[in-house]
Amino acid sequence: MYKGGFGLEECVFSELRLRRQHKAEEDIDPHLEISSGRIPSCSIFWSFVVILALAASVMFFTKGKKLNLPPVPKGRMPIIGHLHMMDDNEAAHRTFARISEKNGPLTMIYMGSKPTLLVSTAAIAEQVLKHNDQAFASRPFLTAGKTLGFDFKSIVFAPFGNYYKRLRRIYTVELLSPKRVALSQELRQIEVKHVMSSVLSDHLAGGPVNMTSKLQEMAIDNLIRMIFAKPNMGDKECLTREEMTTLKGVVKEAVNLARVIYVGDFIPLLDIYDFTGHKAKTMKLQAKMFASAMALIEKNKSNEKPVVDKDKQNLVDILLSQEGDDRLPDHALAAVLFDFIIAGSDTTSVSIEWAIAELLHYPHFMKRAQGEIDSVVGKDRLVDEQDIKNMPFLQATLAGYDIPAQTTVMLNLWAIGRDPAFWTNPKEFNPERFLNKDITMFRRDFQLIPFSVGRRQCPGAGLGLAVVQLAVASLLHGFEWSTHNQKPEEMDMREKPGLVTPRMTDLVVRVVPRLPLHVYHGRENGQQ
Ligand code: HEM
Repeated sequence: MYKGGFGLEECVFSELRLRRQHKAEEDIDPHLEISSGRIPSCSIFWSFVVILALAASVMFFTKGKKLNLPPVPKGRMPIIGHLHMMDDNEAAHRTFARISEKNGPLTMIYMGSKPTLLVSTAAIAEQVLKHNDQAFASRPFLTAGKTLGFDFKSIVFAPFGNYYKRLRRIYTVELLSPKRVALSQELRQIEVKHVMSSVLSDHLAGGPVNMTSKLQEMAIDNLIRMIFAKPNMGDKECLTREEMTTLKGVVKEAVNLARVIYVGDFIPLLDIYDFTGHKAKTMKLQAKMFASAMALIEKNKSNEKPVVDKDKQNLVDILLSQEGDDRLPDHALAAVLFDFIIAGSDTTSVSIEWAIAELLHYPHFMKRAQGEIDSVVGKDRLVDEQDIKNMPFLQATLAGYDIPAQTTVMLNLWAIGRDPAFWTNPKEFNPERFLNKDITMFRRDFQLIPFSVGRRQCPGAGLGLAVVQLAVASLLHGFEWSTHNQKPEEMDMREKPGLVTPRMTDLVVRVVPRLPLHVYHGRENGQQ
């Protein structure tokens, strides 16, 4: 329980109750939310904002003053609130952690005029999520939700209510259930094998290996395979080269646009003019996303006979076989398709990348993990998913890597996972801290919540973890790793601002194969 000068109920939730009088769709409060931490980055824009801020300062009044609010950091400005404290060159979770260190574990900042809670310790996260999850289960009504989120049909942007609950059920029961994750094991193994062959080729060609781009490709290809692959396709491509290029191009554009904060969301006056053209761009892209999703869904429908064996259905088959209220309209189908790829790809690849980078940075942990993998797998075959349960150190390593704090939430998962109340030397990479500890990432252990907790927690956690574990174990098993043109201790371990806290610089490495060469080519279609 937070022991500040105010009770949590009396402060945050009195604000919440007050604002909930303005009922929005399905009882959602669009004003007070766990909201985006992305930062605008346009100096012309900023000049404009500052002028506006000065001009409007006369009209400025602090609504919150009468309320018993959590600490509000000094420096709140008219119109822009605390937005000026954000730094384009610093990952948002670091800025928020600094603000919280100064002002307390529960701090209220203003993103423009919008009050936003910064939560930075496990105890407060527990308070907020365990007892008030429903109140906080909605998302901000951002322009991105209207455009890139197909008018809030996307699960990521959908307000909490009946539609959201239906969609969430489809995700957890059909698309990402433990059974579906197990059924897709063969597809993951195909993609992991592809990435290993590609790493090997770069090594044989004498060059360093850019792991950042290879892992991005692997993560996205795995999801595309889950969505579109037909039974008995083996490791053949499930889309033509042209379809693949169009789809990946649209995904890339969507991720780039989603990364930009649209200031009109925080300063309504600016929404009218859209002078950066951002809103128009996202609307145009939505049309492209829809057309590309519909073309692929139509092709899936027209392919051969419908797949009736549920265990062999791809995700499009599953979506199209839903009946009654669960049969989603076209825009919702397109939204699911893009959500799946966008929410599931960079989160996964960045996690793998950080894990490998941390192990390169701390070579003794790399040796220990490789020793464990060798003792379970030997050197005559590749890692299999079933092996992972026998690798406690590897699992501890993946609990301890620099978890990508989803910077779109103000629940600062990065800071919570480093709460000094729970962890000794919390900022140090040390997998040993997780060994023999009864802490999981899936129960409500608030000390470690990389997938968040509560109603909006990640529905893809099982799949994400399966891909991360298989890929990291396979890559560590398959290669000796070394840094390229620098010592391990000189590696750039900075994060860059972004949706999933990517590394500041690409992970470029040198590798040497550790297994006989025939082993790398020995598995076809996921079989030994
Ligand atoms: C290691 C990989 C991953 C990490 C660290 C991760 C983390 C997260 C986090 C922190 C959230 C936000 C929860 C919140 O707002 O409270 C989230 C949401 C989400 N994730 Fe993941 N995720 C990963 C992989 C995946 C995968 C593979 C998929 C699906 C293919 C996926 C689909 C989603 C979706 C759809 C949401 C939005 C849920 C909602 O709003 O109800 N994620 N993820």
